[in-house]
Amino acid sequence: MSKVAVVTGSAGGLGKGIAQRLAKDGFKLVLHDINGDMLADTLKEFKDNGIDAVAVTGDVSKQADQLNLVAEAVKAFDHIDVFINNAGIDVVSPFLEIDEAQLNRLFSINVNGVVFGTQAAAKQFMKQGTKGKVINACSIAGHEAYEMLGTYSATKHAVKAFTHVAAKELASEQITVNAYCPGVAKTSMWERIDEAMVARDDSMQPGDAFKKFSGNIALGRYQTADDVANLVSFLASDDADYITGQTILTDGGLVYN
Ligand SMILES: NC(=O)c1ccc[n+]([C@@H]2O[C@H](COP(=O)([O-])OP(=O)(O)OC[C@H]3O[C@@H](n4cnc5c(N)ncnc54)[C@H](O)[C@@H]3O)[C@@H](O)[C@H]2O)c1
Ligand SMILES: CC(=O)[C@H](C)O
Repeated sequence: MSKVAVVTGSAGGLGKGIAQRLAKDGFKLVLHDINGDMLADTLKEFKDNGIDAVAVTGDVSKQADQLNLVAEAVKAFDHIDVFINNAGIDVVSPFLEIDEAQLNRLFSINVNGVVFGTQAAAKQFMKQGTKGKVINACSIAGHEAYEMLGTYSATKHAVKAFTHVAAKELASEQITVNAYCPGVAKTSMWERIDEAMVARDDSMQPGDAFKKFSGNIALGRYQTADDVANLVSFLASDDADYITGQTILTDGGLVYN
């Protein structure tokens, strides 16, 4: 029986790359995103490439949407094996300037979204009576803290802590919970971060913030979605059955801890 993976925020960026890799690994895919149009295009692309996939539109910050996502996945494929809490957003701002609405939105997607996704997946794994894997998107910003990304960093530190505790609470059910912590990948998230950082510094040109961050990578190049998917593929595989509660850096040599 084919395994089934759910990937939130998979219409584009790292989530799409992860979904493509898991399809190559033999998984059936449940794609998910808040952006319905982009999601429809991605589903078509997957299907045109012969991948067995369905798409569910939703907002990870809404508990009901996450329950619906799992229900739709089970309706389509009968069960789930892996749930990837990938969706996340950025805010670029000195913390002194961040307002209540921005902060609430950031935490509700990056933190509440991971909690609600893990709840929905764990309840389904327990109902199935099977093992299961939850894999969360953390970041180098969950291990380090970066100016202008301080509140984003706070959400990723929260994801790290939650990954530890969810792993402890779910271990007796044979459900593992781990996280991948990417470095600097060229997705639309980094296009937005670069634009926002450059807009605040007259001495910078478009692309300079991305260059500055990626210029420190020991392996000498920025990250691709495939680099991230390589780690997630392992964490989603049976080879990772004995690994839980880990937040693993994949950053080409940027943060060492
Ligand atoms: N790009 C990087 O360098 C980098 C580095 C470290 C960690 N990350 C993390 O990896 C994850 C993916 O990042 P990315 O670079 O692909 O971002 P991205 O912005 O390129 O893509 C994120 C996707 O999530 C979707 N999304 C946003 N809010 C959503 C919501 N509320 N519900 C459902 N879907 C939603 C977006 O529509 C988009 O398709 C994020 O959690 C991010 O914090 C990215
Ligand atoms: C966006 C992100 O998490 C790092 C800082 O590149």
